[in-house]
Amino acid sequence: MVAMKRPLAVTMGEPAGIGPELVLKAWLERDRPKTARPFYVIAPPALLRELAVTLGLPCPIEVIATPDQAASVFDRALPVIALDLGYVAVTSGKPSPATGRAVIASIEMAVQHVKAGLAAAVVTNPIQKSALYDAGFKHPGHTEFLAALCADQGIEPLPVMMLAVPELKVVPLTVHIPLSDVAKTLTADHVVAVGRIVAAALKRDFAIAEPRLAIAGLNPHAGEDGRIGREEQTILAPAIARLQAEGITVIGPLSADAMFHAKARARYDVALCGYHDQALIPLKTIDFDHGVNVTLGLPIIRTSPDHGTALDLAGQGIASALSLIAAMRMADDMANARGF
Ligand SMILES: NC(=O)C1=CN([C@@H]2O[C@H](COP(=O)(O)OP(=O)(O)OC[C@H]3O[C@@H](n4cnc5c(N)ncnc54)[C@H](O)[C@@H]3O)[C@@H](O)[C@H]2O)C=CC1
Ligand SMILES: NCC(=O)COP(=O)(O)O
Repeated sequence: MVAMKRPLAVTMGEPAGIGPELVLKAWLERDRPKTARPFYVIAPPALLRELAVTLGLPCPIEVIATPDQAASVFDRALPVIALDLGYVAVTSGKPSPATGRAVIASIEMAVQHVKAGLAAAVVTNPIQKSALYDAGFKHPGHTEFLAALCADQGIEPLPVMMLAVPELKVVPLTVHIPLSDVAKTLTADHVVAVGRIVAAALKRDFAIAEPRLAIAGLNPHAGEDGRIGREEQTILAPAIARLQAEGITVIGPLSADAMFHAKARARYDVALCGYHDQALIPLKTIDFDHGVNVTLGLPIIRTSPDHGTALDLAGQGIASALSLIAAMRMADDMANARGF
């Protein structure tokens, strides 16, 4: 007997954003070659039903009680695990802290399902971070929240954000902090810890036997021998030496402005960058539509589209589901690599 693959647990994300629409569209694409394994959404069913009608998307919704029911429903309807939290009216494009509790509960339940072996991976829809902060959410984003949910005996794993398109993988070494805090936040210990996690994950989940890491300089011209900033000499070069001493292939610090064109990218498998935009600008410029955000370093698999809530497009039916579908495919590949 062939064992049934575990489904993907998809979170609702910001209900006033494009996430719910993208899930409906991803389900409608389910028969395309290599569309991901069955998935279910954790959301108020009425939100999805009403949106499908408003947008004219022929996506029936069927409520399931447990993740194992997703596979038998998936061919005929989008399986939904209902959030029993009282449903607040949603206006597309207008997020409200009033829905924050449900948004958070959807993420918590998805993680519980994966930890319990009921689902293969968490695929998150974008959250409106400002609305969640107004609702009391204490984490910068999913990445850190998921690490907290995966804490074992009070110890949180170090979560590492990686964004991937077929042509490039990038890791921001600092994430949601002001640019003015970057240099004082970056340490050699952190770069080494992230480098280890990235190298291990590329081997385990991405079938790269000997991952090649490249580390971007923080300053123009990688510091110009210390004349335009010293972080390359005091933080990055020592971290590179330590990683190399552990047998990890690393080059750098490279001049960041010259490391993302096609010929330069051929020298490495992943670029570790000093700050959020140094990493994400090249990636989203090369391929905005297929970017996947994957959290490394957790005991669970989590992927997400690379974009946000796109409030300017919400409720119009014109948002692209390609990035969410790419996130589902990556979660499927990673789960296959881990044998579930
Ligand atoms: N993983 C997550 O939960 C993420 C959440 N966000 C959140 O999203 C909110 C908005 O962030 P922004 O910086 O404005 O980024 P955004 O990605 O929501 O929008 C940037 C631009 O890209 C367009 N766009 C985004 N997704 C698209 C799609 N699927 N199809 C077509 N066009 C698309 C938007 O219309 C907009 O013009 C913020 O609260 C941010 O924190 C942002 C990134 C990831
Ligand atoms: N720009 C990437 C981003 O904001 C992703 O954040 P997260 O919610 O996945 O931690």
